Amino acid sequence: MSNFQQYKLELEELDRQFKTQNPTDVLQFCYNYFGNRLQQQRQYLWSQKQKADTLGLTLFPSTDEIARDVQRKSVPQFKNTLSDNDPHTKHQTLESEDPHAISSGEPSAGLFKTSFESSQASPFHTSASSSGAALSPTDGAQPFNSTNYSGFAASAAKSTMRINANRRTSVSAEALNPETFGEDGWKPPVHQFTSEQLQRLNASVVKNFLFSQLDEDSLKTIIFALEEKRAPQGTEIIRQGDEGDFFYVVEKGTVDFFVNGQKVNSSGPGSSFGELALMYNSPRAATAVAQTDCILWALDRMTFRRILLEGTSKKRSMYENFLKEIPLLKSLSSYERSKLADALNSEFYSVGQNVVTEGEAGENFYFIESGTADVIKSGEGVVSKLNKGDYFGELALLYDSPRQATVKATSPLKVVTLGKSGFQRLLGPAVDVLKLQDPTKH
Ligand SMILES: Nc1ncnc2c1ncn2[C@@H]1O[C@@H]2COP(=O)(O)O[C@H]2[C@H]1O
Ligand SMILES: Nc1ncnc2c1ncn2[C@@H]1O[C@@H]2COP(=O)(O)O[C@H]2[C@H]1O
Repeated sequence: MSNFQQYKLELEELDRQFKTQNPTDVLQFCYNYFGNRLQQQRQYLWSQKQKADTLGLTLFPSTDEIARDVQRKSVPQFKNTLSDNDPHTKHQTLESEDPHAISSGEPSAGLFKTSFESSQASPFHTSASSSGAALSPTDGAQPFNSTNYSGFAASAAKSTMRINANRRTSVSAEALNPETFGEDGWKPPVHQFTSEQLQRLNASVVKNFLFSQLDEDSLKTIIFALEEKRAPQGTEIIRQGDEGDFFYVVEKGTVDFFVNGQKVNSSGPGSSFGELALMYNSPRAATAVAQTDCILWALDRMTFRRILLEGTSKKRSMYENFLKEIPLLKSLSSYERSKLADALNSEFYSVGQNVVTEGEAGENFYFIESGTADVIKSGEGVVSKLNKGDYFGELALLYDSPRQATVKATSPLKVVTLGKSGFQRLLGPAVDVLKLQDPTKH
C-alpha cells in the first residue's frame, strides 16, 4: 500500500469515527485518534521488529534506559505520548518505587522518550510456559505459596497510571484494525499444556459463554494463548488505576472487587474479569483480590482485543439499552448489566412457533425484545400474554423442573436468551424477585 493510500485510509477511518462519535472537542479527538493509532502501530511493529527494520523505521531512541530494557528483552509498551499531558485528563500517581517508572505528571521530553516503559513481568505463578518448552505433568499442580503473593503485591505497588486516565474512550476508536495493518503478521502466544491442564480447560474455561460464539480457529487461538495463573488467598490480582495487561477467566476460587476501597462485587468459577481496561484502554476500574486460593486463566491484551473485543463490545452496546428498561433488572448495577449482556444471545420465532414446550427440560431463560407470545397450559388454555420486556422460562431453571407451560409466538418474536449457568451467576438479586413473582403461586 502506498503512503498516500495509507494516509487516505487513516483519514477515512478518522472521518468515520468522527461522524459516529460526534466529539465536542475536535482537536482533542483527532489528537487522541492519531496518538492511539501510532501507539498501536509501534506496539505492533515491536512484535514484528524485523518488519520495522525492513521499513527503515527506528522504533527506539537509544537512551541508556531504553537500551537496558531492550537488552532485558522485555516488551516495551508504546504509549500515546499525549495522555500524560492531556489537559482533559485528571492525573493520579500511585506511589512508585520503580526507578524506570515515569510519573504521570511529568512533562514528556520527546516523542517516544517518556512514552516508553518496560512491561513488568507478571509475578503470578505461571505454570504454562510461553517459551514453548514442554511441561512436565507435575507442572500444572504447583502448590500455592506466599512468595508468589508478596511478589505480586510488591509489583502492583510500582505501577503508575498512564493511559487515558479517568477517561473511557470508545471501543471502536481504540480497536486494532487488522486491515489497516495490511498483511498482518500478528501472532498470538502459543502455550503448551500438560494433559491435566487441557482436561481442566476443556471441563471449565472452554465452556465460558464468551468463547461460545467463536469459530473453531479463533477458539483454538484463544485456548493456546491462555496462561494458567495461581493467586493464593489475599493476592491483589488487579489494582484499580493500573493499566490493563490481562483478561482473566476464573477456573476455581472466588475473587472480590473493590472500587475506592469499597467491596462492590465477587465472582466465582466460570466468571471473567479484567475486560474493561482492555476494551477501553482505560485504567483498571476496580481492584481484584483473591478471596480464596484461585486458579485463573489469563489472556494477554492483544489476543483479547484481536479476538474477543469485537463480539464483547457489540453485545454490550446491543443489549445495554434494552436491559436498562427491564423492571426485573433494575436492582443490577450498570456493570452487572454489562456482564449480563456478555452472556446473552438473540433468537427469532415466527407466528405459531413454540419457544418452550410444557413438560420439556429447560436450558434457557428468555426476555422478549420485540413481538408477543401466549403462555398456554394444557387443560387451561392461554393463562398469560407476554409483550416486549416480559420474561419467561425462569421456573425450569429456578427449580430444576420441566417447563410448566408452553410459550408460543403470536407475532414475529425476538427473544434474548440467557443460559442456565449465566442465569445462576449473573442475575444476582433479581433471582429473589423471580421467586417472589412465581406465576404458579399467584
Ligand atoms: N462494579 C465493578 N465496576 C468496575 N469493574 C468491576 C466491577 N466489578 C467487577 N469488576 C471487574 O474488575 C476489573 C478491574 O479491571 P478492569 O477495569 O480491566 O475490569 C474490571 C471488571 O472486570
Ligand atoms: N401461570 C403460569 N404457569 C406456569 N408458567 C407460567 C405461567 N405464567 C407464565 N409462565 C411462564 O411460562 C414458562 C414456561 O417455562 P418455565 O416453566 O421454565 O417458566 C414458565 C413461566 O416463565
